[in-house]
Amino acid sequence: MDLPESSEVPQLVLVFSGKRKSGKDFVTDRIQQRLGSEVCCILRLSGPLKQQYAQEHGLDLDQLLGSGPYKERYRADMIHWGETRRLQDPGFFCRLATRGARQPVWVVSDARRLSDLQWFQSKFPRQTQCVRVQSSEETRTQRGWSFTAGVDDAESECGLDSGVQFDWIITNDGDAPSLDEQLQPVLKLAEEASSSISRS
Ligand SMILES: Nc1ncnc2c1ncn2[C@@H]1O[C@H](COP(=O)(O)OP(=O)(O)O)[C@@H](O)[C@H]1O
Ligand SMILES: C[C@@](O)(CCOP(=O)(O)OP(=O)(O)O)CC(=O)O
Repeated sequence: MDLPESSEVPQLVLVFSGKRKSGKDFVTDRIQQRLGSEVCCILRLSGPLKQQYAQEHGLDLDQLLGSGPYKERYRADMIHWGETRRLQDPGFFCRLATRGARQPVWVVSDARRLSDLQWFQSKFPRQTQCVRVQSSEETRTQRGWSFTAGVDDAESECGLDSGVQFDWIITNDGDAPSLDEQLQPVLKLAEEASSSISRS
């Protein structure tokens, strides 16, 4: 049975995707700072993935969760391992990542595949909104990105490049209109969603 318990039903689910170093963590952290952690939780699908992968392979979870070279060393194999798991059960990591989330606003920071989006859309059709974070290759390079074959051309990075109607697109380049300005309508939606439960 994979339906969440009633206390786990969110008012708004913002599902973020974007390329490596587009700024998904930066933007989703900013949203949480604005809304507060009582109202908004950040859920990472890669969290339970890394946990299980580390356990099965005897690896250092903290380093896999960090942003250093250790994670990059294992990335291609983790992608492959995660894909095998998702093929058996497409909602596997989504269910684990959302387990126990109690806040009214869920921010999922790292959707990568259509199956990730479809899981949220089917469980929470009214609440789910898809958000894309985009940055130019130049900006991503300044942030430390460089093209890696087997990673940047794989489904993990390209699975949501087409076929998705995004509700919001946030441009996170140095010369983009300020992030706060772009996030304004999303934050408003989140504030309305969370105030609707404090009124009920
Ligand atoms: N708007 C921004 N202003 C300043 N630094 C940023 C901005 N967006 C992202 N960064 C920085 O760029 C790096 C990559 O961002 P991150 O959020 O980790 O990307 P992703 O999660 O998409 O891989 C981080 O060091 C982050 O702090
Ligand atoms: C195996 C992964 O889950 C690794 C993801 O790790 P992070 O979410 O830390 O990645 P970036 O923010 O892109 O650096 C990718 C996947 O295909 O599931």
